[in-house]
Amino acid sequence: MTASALLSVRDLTVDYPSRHGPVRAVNGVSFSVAPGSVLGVVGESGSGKSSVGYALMGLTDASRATLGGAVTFEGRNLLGLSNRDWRKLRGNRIAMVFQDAMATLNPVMRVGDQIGEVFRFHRPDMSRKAIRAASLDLLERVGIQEASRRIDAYPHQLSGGMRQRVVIAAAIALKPALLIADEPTTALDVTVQAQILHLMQELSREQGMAMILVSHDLDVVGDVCEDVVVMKDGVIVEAGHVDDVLSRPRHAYTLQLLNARPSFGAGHMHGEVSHG
Ligand SMILES: Nc1ncnc2c1ncn2[C@@H]1O[C@H](COP(=O)(O)OP(=O)(O)OP(=O)(O)O)[C@@H](O)[C@H]1O
Repeated sequence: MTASALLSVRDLTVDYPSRHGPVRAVNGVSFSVAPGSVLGVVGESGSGKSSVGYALMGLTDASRATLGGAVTFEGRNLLGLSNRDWRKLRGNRIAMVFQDAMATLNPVMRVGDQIGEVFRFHRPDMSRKAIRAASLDLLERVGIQEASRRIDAYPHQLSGGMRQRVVIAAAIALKPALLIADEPTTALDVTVQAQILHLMQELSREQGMAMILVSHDLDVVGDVCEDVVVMKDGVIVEAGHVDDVLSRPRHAYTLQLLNARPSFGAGHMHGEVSHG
C-alpha cells in the first residue's frame, strides 16, 4: 500500500453461506485507490466484482456474507465498522450509484426531496431553504435541464438518463472522497450511457473525487478509467494502467473479454481508447 492511498484493500475475501457450506465469491483481492483516481473493476457475470463493491460499502449484511482481509479507507479499517458508523460514512465520505435508478429512488417522493434527504440526514443543521437551494444546485450540476421545475417531479416523470443523474446528484451531494458505481449505465441507451459516464468523469475531476467503476463492459472502463483490475472467479487475474491492459492484455481471460466486445476491431484498440 502506498502512503497516499485513499482506499487500500488487502486480501479481501467474501464468503456467502449456502446449504453446502460457505461459498467464496471473492478470494484474496488486493488493490488501492489514490485520491481523485478512477479505477475500473471488470469481469464477467459471477466473477465477484459486485461482491467487492458491496464489501466496500458495508452492504453485505443482508446476504449474511463473511468478510476477511483488510479494507482501509482514510486511515480507518472498514471491516469492523458498526452499522451505525456505516450509516454515518455512507453517502458522506463514500457514496454509491447502482445500475437501476428506479430501484434506488423512492417512487412516491419528489426527486428534490430525495436529494434533500441526504442533507437532512447528514447535515441536520441545514435549513429547509438551504437544502432546497443546494438540491437545485446539484440538479443543475448534473445537467438536468429546467431543474427548477423538475426538482418537484416524481421519478417516473423523468427519463432513465435523468433518473440516473438524480441518483448521481444525491451521491455527490456531500462531496464524497470516493464514489463506487456498479454498472451505472448498463440499463441506459448507448448515447445516454456515454453522457452519464462523462458526467461522472467530469464530477470526479472537478471535486477530486476518486471512483471505482464496476462493470462487465471493457469499453466503459476503457473510456473513463485510469487503472483497471480484471476479475475472474473471485480473484484478480490482471491489473494495470487501462491503456496497457486493453492494448496488451497478458491474461487469456482479458483477451477473451476484449474479443467478446461488439465493437472489437472497430477502433478501440491500441491507444485509441477515447478519454472524451
Ligand atoms: N447474496 C448472495 N448469496 C449467495 N451467493 C452470492 C450472493 N451474491 C453473489 N453470490 C455469488 O457470488 C459469486 C460472485 O457474484 P457477484 O455478484 O459478486 O459477481 P459479479 O461479477 O458482480 O456478477 P454480476 O455482474 O452477475 O452481478 C457468484 O457465484 C454469485 O452466485
